[in-house]
Amino acid sequence: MSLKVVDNTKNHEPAHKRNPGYPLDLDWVERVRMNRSALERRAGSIGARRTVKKDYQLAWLLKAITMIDLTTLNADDTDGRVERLCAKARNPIRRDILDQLGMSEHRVLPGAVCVYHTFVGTAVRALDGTGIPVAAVSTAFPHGLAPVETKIAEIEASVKDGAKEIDIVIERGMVLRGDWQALYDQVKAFRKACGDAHIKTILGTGELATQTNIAKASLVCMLAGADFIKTSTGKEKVNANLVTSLTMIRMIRWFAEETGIEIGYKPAGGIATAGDALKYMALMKEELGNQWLQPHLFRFGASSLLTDIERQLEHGLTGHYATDYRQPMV
Ligand SMILES: O=C[C@H](O)COP(=O)(O)O
Repeated sequence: MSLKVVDNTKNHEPAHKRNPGYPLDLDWVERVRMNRSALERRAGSIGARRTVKKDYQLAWLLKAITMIDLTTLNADDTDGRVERLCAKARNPIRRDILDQLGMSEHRVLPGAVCVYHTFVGTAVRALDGTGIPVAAVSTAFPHGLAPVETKIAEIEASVKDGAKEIDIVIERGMVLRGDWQALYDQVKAFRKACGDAHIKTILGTGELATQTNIAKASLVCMLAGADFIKTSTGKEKVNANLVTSLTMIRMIRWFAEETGIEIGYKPAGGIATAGDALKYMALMKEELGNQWLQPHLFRFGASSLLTDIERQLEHGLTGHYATDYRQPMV
């Protein structure tokens, strides 16, 4: 079995044209409409029609690992927990499993480690030499409600501490009011504060009321310079799902058709099983093509997905599951 495609030690910084940002085109925003029942029908067909079998499934699961933002975002996080998460990021798969997959020569690494600002420095030190970027959630995560100056200062502090990716949250109220100018201005200011660090814009989709709102917010964030659009903080009542994902990735496709710029997609919150991961990957492949199944264009925001993937890899190889203690997370 050839699983070379998943070696991501060299592709954290692929040649990829970054979104330069565009003027706010309110006519375009007004033209955006989504039909929820059509989206639901299409989402229902993902995974039902297609399953990835055997060796391919193992390859896809390894590939999924390279696209995980390995996350801890708990109020009781500590330096110790972040260090353990980073140790897991250095070796996401047990050596014996990698050996059996014939992957001993390849280092399979996650897309990033994602933490609160407080732990950026700890994570940067713990990941030193790996090339794994640290992502910081920012701008008054998870609600996004703080003075804009405070939010910009937070981004600047995380960048100064070494974060290479900043996951900002938008103010949901701006979307609910249809105040696209305010949303655009704020995201544009956040992008400027990020500098070379990549910006992921979290929409909080479970709080945006309609698929059309989600689609319009996606577009405004992309026009303002987002490198990624991300569904959720993981703290809303409704987090990532396939219907919302369809809405957002169709806006990514439309944006790419109009501008030639490829924006990344990050579903987050509640994605916990290997089966979930395969469905999202099938969706990306079918809607946007294989080139989007790379860490610079697709990430899972997930705290427990890796544990299940490791279990399923072992099951795929041996026919049985490991006991929990063999795959500790943090
Ligand atoms: O951005 C990442 C999410 O907060 C992770 O959510 P999760 O703990 O449900 O996987």
